[in-house]
Amino acid sequence: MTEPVTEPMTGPVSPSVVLVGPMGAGKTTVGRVLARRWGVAVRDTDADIEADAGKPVSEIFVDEGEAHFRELEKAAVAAALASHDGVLSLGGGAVLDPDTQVLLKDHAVVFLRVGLADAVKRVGLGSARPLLLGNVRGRVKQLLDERTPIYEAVARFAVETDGRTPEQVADDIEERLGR
Ligand SMILES: Nc1ncnc2c1ncn2[C@@H]1O[C@H](COP(=O)(O)OP(=O)(O)OP(=O)(O)O)[C@@H](O)[C@H]1O
Ligand SMILES: O=C(O)C1=C[C@@H](O)[C@@H](O)[C@H](O)C1
Ligand SMILES: [Mg+2]
Repeated sequence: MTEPVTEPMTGPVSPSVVLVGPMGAGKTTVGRVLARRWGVAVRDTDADIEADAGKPVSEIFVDEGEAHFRELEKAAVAAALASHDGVLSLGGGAVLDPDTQVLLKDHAVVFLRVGLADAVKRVGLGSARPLLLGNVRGRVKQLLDERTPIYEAVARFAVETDGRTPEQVADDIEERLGR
């Protein structure tokens, strides 16, 4: 007699939370705090792209250009949404892609809000963020103005980060998620 074959029960995999927001909002930092608290893995699409390409985002912008980076980003976000079940932080511009916007509708997306002054303080003057080169304050303002409506549209809710520590931001997210 042959034993019946039983398949393991596997449900669809989905991140517990997806963090979006501008550069300096704290997506990477707050993502790490939440993942540590919940005992889950954290994933960051900028880091995934850098690992695959074998170089920093800033070098991809210089060598291949922003349009190529956005293609890599779109694929990295789709892969992470489909396969990661911990905390997921997206690059600041990932929400610009219309297909990504559609995918995000099925996820617990949280917008980390940051104002101009705190964003500028946090990103500093380093060269790791290629879109800010030249005029950090002016570029941050432009990106905040252009993208805030998109972050608001894709997110289930927003949390304020100005003047608050990453731990306080994480507290707010837990409260809003009921965790
Ligand atoms: N709530 C906060 N208060 C003060 N500093 C913060 C806060 N959140 C993050 N930071 C600091 O700001 C800097 C940027 O944070 P982080 O890299 O997490 O931002 P990000 O949203 O992931 O940016 P990017 O889109 O460029 O990846 C880091 O030095 C971090 O330590
Ligand atoms: O806001 C953006 O467009 C970016 C944010 C970073 O996370 C990186 O993905 C890259 O520097 C571009
Ligand atoms: Mg980040």
